[in-house]
Amino acid sequence: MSFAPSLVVSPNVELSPSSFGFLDSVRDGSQIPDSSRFFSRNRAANLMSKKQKWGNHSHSTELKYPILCEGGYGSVIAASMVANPAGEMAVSAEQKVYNVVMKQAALVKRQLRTAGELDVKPDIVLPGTLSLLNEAYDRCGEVCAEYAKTFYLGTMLMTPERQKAIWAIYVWCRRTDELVDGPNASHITPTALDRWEARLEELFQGRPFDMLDAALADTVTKFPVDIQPFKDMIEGMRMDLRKSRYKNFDELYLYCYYVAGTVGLMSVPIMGIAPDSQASTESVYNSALALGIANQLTNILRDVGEDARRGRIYLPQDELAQAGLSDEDIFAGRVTDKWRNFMKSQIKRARMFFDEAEKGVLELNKASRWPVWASLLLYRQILDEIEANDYNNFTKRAYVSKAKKILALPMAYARSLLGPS
Ligand SMILES: CC(C)=CCC/C(C)=C/CC/C(C)=C/CC/C(C)=C/[C@@H]1[C@@H](COP(=O)(O)OP(=O)(O)O)[C@]1(C)CC/C=C(\C)CC/C=C(\C)CCC=C(C)C
Ligand SMILES: [Mn+2]
Repeated sequence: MSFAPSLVVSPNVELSPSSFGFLDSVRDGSQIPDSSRFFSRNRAANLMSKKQKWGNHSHSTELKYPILCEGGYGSVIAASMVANPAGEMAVSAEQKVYNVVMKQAALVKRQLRTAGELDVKPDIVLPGTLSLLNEAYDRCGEVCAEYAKTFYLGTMLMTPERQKAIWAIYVWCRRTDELVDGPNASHITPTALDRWEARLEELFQGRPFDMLDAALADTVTKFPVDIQPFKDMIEGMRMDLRKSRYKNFDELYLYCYYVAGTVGLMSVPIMGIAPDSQASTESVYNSALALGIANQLTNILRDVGEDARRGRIYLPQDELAQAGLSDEDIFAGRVTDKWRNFMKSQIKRARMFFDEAEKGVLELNKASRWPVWASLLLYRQILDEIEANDYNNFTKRAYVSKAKKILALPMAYARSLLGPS
């Protein structure tokens, strides 16, 4: 069946569940009157108990991420407990994110202990549902192919089960992002996001609302995927609704985790860790998180002009001020030496996150390494293009040419042959 995927959210202002039915049944007549019949089984037992501990890890109360420091760059210790101006102790963004990473790693480790390895559970076979489920996954594949050709191509080497699962996660992420970034973004309210979250909870309980949700509902029964990163991505969209400035890198880091680091955490349980990997599960999750952060920082640096035209500045305000720059400079879009220097330091930071991510790619299952390398190499090249544009990210969009994209694929493949040492 030919199907041109589109992610246009229904013009319904108040998002009722049915307004998320874009891309679904109604368009081609394949109605699913009661999609909950896909999965009547209650998955609650499979889900992690809220009371579960983070796992047996020891870590200091201080955490590190590559951040700017006076006099240059370095891995600077960021105190996990930070006193706010009122003298109360607040948990830093990094500590919050660290807690989620540990929880995900513990979930995968627990599954590995009980199952021996990440076995894929069989499809839930109810009369007539299997073909609908396959159709749902096919749709996810079409959307992924249309919106993210490189990801899609990269999934070709994966096992069919993993491939389908990545497509289902991609589609859910894309739909979530479209809520605040798509054509109806101006109509999206916090209530609409609350409904989207309620719907997410339903699908994790085995009660998907539509066909695309059904694919994800099936995926989460087969792989040890936790709901938290999904919820956190929605939290990122809430943040986008209420905020258009970021005081410092800690705030920006949290935003980047919400909208992109979460993708890394969702993907690792699907992609799997190489059986011969000696790396700790936590370190692999850390790299996955770093790749999400690196991608999002790059996305932000590429889109400074575009975002400014929407009144948004996703750059640390304190670092702008230190560089002698103000919001007005950004709105005016002047490429000055101050701006170039500021950009150099931001690019340097993004590259540090890419370097951190590289360590973990080697530890992934062989078939999963190619798509990850491809996305890493392609996204990192955007930073080179910003430099080639002499840091004019106000009016010139940095993009990687088709020729360079094509070249990146065999390079990624060659790298993917290298596994755990
Ligand atoms: C194989 C592979 C790379 C799998 C990931 C596929 C997947 C599930 C992608 C979802 C991406 C998505 C739609 C996220 C929603 C929020 C969003 C749009 C974030 C931005 C992506 C870039 O999209 P785009 O350029 O289209 O942005 P615009 O909307 O046009 O502005 C992001 C910049 C974030 C993307 C983040 C990732 C792909 C994370 C990748 C990390 C991993 C796959 C973990 C790898 C594991 C290790 C150990 C390194
Ligand atoms: Mn976006």
